Amino acid sequence: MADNRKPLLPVNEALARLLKGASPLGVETVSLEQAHNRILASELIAKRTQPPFAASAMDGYAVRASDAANAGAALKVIGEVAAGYVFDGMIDAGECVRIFTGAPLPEGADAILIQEDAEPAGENLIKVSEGVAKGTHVRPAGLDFLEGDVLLTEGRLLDAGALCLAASGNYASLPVLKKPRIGILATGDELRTPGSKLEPGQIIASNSYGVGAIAKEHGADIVDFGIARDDEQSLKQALQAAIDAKCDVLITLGGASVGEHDLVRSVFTAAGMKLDFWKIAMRPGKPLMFGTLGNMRILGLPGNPVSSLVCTQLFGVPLICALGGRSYSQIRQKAKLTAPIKANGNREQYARATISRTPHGFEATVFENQDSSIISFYANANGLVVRPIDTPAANKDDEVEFIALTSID
Ligand SMILES: Nc1nc2c(c(=O)[nH]1)N[C@H]1C(S)=C(S)[C@@H](COP(=O)(O)OP(=O)(O)OC[C@H]3O[C@@H](n4cnc5c(N)ncnc54)[C@H](O)[C@@H]3O)O[C@H]1N2
Ligand code: MOO
Repeated sequence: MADNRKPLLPVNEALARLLKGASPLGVETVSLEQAHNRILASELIAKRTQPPFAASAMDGYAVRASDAANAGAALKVIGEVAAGYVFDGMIDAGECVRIFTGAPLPEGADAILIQEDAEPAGENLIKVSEGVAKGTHVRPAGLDFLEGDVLLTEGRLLDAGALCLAASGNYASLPVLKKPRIGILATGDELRTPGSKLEPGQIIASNSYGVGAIAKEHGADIVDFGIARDDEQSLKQALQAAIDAKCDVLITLGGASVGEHDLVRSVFTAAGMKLDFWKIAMRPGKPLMFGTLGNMRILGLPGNPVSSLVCTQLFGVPLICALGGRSYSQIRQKAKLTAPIKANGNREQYARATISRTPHGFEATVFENQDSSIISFYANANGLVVRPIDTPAANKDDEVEFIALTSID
């Protein structure tokens, strides 16, 4: 029998051991389209100036401000210029050029008279109805950025604004950090894939979908190794498949506890895994296991669905972020309890709760039943109330800390 009475590893120590040596996995170059939501691997320097020329910000007339300062002035229209073209000539005193948004300012012009402020005054003639000052509606060259400027810094998440800026800086492809490749392996003779007709004793394997979704949300690529049976051969085969697929991390689901059918740790250790830790002072998530096999990290999550999901949030996410070069910080906020809760014993507790925003701050309603098999409570929770080891019972209106799982209305 395994020894269940050994002191359990505190959550923060387990996390520190898991993250030791976890750093970005390397760089690859991808097209702008593929770069969305990736992490920029190096500083991006503008290859051009934007706008590259002084340009009109409006549709109207390019004028010399000294000619068009006052209403009533008449100007001769000597030509036209649209975006994509250059006016081949020079504006002299008393002249103007019909111009459209984005077109380069003709030589001699120093302001734009918008067409709403000009009236026709005969053939090729306009009259100023509202005077303009020098520089009006002119975008100077380099208003946005100059060639050689730092457009984006290393480590930047390539979101919509960053991609648009990189494109404008004349980059068709970008150096990005490699995505961590996360293998997911469900284990258990009782498990069948969603959509299956179940025989007595069988259940649906659900955890891979939740764990995979969280991992993907944090920039991982997922390789699903399906379901291994609770036997040595099946587990060894799956482990080899994860090694062959060059997974950076293999996440196993289930088979982590102390029963005779919980074989993940023993089979993987026999196959060469170096066990770092097993069993932590956390509820849910006690049988969490971590080890390494060559370059591959192995995170063994407990099979209870909520344990799998909470452990992925608490351990999987920081690991994936460290390997993918993404910033990660666990934000804890305070809320008042809407009802009393029990003492939580010798494990740090991550209790599923609904958090709501009130004019006086956040309120937390902790689900009364914290059984780690209840997926529906996790799915309907938007926060985890964190309770340190041996926290006594708490009353309504007592303050607790929580981690948000989704945005809170
Ligand atoms: N004598 C003891 N028994 C247990 C202990 C203990 O300390 N002493 N720890 C309990 C705790 S805490 C947890 S958590 C569970 C975790 O056990 P395992 O990781 O070995 O998980 P399994 O036994 O394989 O599965 C538990 C439960 O979850 C279901 N399951 C498993 N995988 C999936 C999946 N992919 N999708 C959906 N559901 C899954 C499985 O059928 C079981 O019902 O151990 C306690 N026992
Ligand atoms: O610690 Mo287990 O993960 O509660 O159910």
